[in-house]
Amino acid sequence: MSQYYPKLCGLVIDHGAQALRNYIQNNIVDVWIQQQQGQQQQQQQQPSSNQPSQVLLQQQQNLQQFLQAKKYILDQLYKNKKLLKKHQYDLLFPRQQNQQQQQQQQQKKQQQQQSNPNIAEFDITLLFFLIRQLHPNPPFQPNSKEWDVPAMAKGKPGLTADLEAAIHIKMYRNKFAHPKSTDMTQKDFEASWAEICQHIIQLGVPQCDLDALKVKSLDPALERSFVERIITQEKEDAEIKAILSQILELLKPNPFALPPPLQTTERTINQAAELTEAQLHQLQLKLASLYQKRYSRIPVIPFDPKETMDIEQIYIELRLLKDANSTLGHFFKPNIVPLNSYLDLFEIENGKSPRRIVVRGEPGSGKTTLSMRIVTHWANRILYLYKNEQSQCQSKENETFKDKLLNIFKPSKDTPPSLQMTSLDQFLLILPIYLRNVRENMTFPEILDENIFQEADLAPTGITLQDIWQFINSNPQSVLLVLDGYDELKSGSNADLEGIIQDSKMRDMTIITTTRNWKAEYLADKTKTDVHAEIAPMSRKHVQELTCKYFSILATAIEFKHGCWRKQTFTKDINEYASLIAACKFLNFLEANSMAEKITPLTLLYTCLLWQNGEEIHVPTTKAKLISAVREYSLLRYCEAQPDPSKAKEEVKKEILPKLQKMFFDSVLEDKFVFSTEEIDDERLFSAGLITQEVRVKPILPTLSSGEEEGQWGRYKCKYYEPVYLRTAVESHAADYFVQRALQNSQDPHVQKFLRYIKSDEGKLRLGKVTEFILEQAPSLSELFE
Ligand SMILES: Nc1ncnc2c1ncn2[C@@H]1O[C@H](COP(=O)(O)OP(=O)(O)OP(=O)(O)O)[C@@H](O)[C@H]1O
Repeated sequence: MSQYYPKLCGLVIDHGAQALRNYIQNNIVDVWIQQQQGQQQQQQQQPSSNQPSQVLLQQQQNLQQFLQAKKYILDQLYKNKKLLKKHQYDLLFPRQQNQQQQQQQQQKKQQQQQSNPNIAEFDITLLFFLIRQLHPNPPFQPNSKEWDVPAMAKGKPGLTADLEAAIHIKMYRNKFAHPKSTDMTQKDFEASWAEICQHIIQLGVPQCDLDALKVKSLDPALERSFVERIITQEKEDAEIKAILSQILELLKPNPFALPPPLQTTERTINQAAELTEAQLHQLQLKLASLYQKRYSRIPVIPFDPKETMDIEQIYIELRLLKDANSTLGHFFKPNIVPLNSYLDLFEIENGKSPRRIVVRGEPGSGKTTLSMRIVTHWANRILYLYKNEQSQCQSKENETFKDKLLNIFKPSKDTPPSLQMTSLDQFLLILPIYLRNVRENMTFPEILDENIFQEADLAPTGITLQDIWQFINSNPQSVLLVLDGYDELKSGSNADLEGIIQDSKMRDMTIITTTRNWKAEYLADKTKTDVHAEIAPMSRKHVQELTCKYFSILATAIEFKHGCWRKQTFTKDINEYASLIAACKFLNFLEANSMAEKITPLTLLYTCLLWQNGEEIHVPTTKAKLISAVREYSLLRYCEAQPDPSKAKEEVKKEILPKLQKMFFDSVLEDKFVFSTEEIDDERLFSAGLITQEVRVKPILPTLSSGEEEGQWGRYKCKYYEPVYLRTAVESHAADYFVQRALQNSQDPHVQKFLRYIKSDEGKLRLGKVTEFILEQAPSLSELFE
């Protein structure tokens, strides 16, 4: 074999690699550094020096800074998608390896130098991977064929001569890994040599370096090493490509354009900085703390925000049934697959992560609770990892706060199972939105700001909405949007959000949307969903499990045998014994009234509540009556806690309740929770614990409500409240209001308005629950609905 083939391999593998290093340094790293400096308004000028060693050091530091800023992407590519191998990742972030050694040496300056990644050690595979994944203005998507085939890339808009040269170099590396023959004539060698050199020189490698190799006589070991390196590197690339092809979807750029900057924020979108990893972690922590505060407790009694239960303790895993065929038109096919857990909703199937997930369910079946669980699961894990890492970090000296933050995501051996890695870990951010709270005609960033970020205390971090928005747009595949209550989003009120839900915008972001059944079919018709699942009715085992939680006993302590619930264990503890007996009696009551199989988590909670606080004989067995009874019970509790309970009862009956019911009636009709502060003394409702935290006040122009009937809130200044109420209870109040008025006068304008609303298809469905409650309470009113 002549030396021609190994020499060409050497030319590509050594000098070609150097050319790619130059490309990265000049076109990716330096461009990013300049952008950063621009954003900081030149506050931190780079020290300029012409000394080669200084320039080299500066380049190394820039590279390290750049890689640190992109670490969250590289971490994803390494940990979740396995596109980077460990030895490659270690080359990018070598600090961990050297840490012990560094601490021993305790020479800070030296430590920093050692911690810089050394680009000279990056081979063509790694270099080209970085170009492909981290290019600031890529002319093609990371998975496009153009990166591999120069002929396809040629002439594409945005392709520069330098990038074209880089693509050629990589192509030669692949070509020489599979040579048709290693023998070549001098003429062929010269032609290939000249062509390759042209691309390498284009990227700034001096001609003299190439000439030196050309005239050099290679010893056999070097020849072998050139050939071996080229083959190994190409093989590694081929493996990556195989994985890459499985996750094409994940890497598509996001077509959703940046919105115009919001007036409330100081910086414009153009000035939005990319989040550094430390900032990303700060953001995650802020959000995780907010979510824990907001969503880790679920209400026990409606209208009493103080009565809550810890979701971790009370949550039971309900059965989710996934439609095996989720395409349009097959929605109700009884082709279903039970899932083991909600985490399975996010599992990759056929090499694709689901991007649009819909969970449907009956009222009170646990949709909101499921979305709270997903959000708190993520938040708990972030907080746990952070706390864990922080305590580990405390022992390390010489480490900055930033360094500590950078290490958060190393799960340790002691991580409890509930906090171990799950399919949720693919999401760097989770953004929950309760659709009932979304006001009309807002852009998506405004919705995020109003519903999440305003309360997340981001000011001390310096992170702006624009920064987050930029992050979401650059990493849509790492963001999970949790949208609860699609049936509560008024149709046509929010084009931006509907566009996202219906998959025409932000296609690469994962969205899980929950909805009552009646709106699920509509959603299935409108959207290209990947997963449709339904919360199945509770099984006898679920009823047992949840009941045992309410009675504070172990589920294994009782059993269903010969058609009857009995205690299974013996205890000497008198209280425990009493609870065992009570739980069995309660479950037998459900069985006797045929409730056990049609009960929802909500009605089970209510039944249990009334059972534990009163005479079992009085526990109603129909849904409407049950809910009314709980409402009465909760008001009674409020009155009894007042200094003069009988006066309070009088006040509730005469003043508060009528207003409250009118407010809820309007809320269900208008599909939003708004009321006029001129109609209702909200201070009193607050002090009665009947409404919770005020979120905003909005004046509504009289023109907006022209044509509306007397008493419409649209004429006044309106207040929006955080509706923590359980919707079914609100619907039950609304039904009471209707029944009272309709029994007095069927021509009452409010009654007529309700009847008009339910003539439309949507009204019929949306107000279906209220209608059901009305007819259950007053069957004589059924003729009004005919
Ligand atoms: N998985 C669960 N584990 C324990 N309790 C649950 C669970 N799901 C629901 N519950 C109980 O049932 C109540 C009602 O559930 P939730 O509000 O989630 O229902 P929903 O389906 O969202 O109802 P709606 O359609 O009326 O909004 C919760 O407040 C909680 O007490």
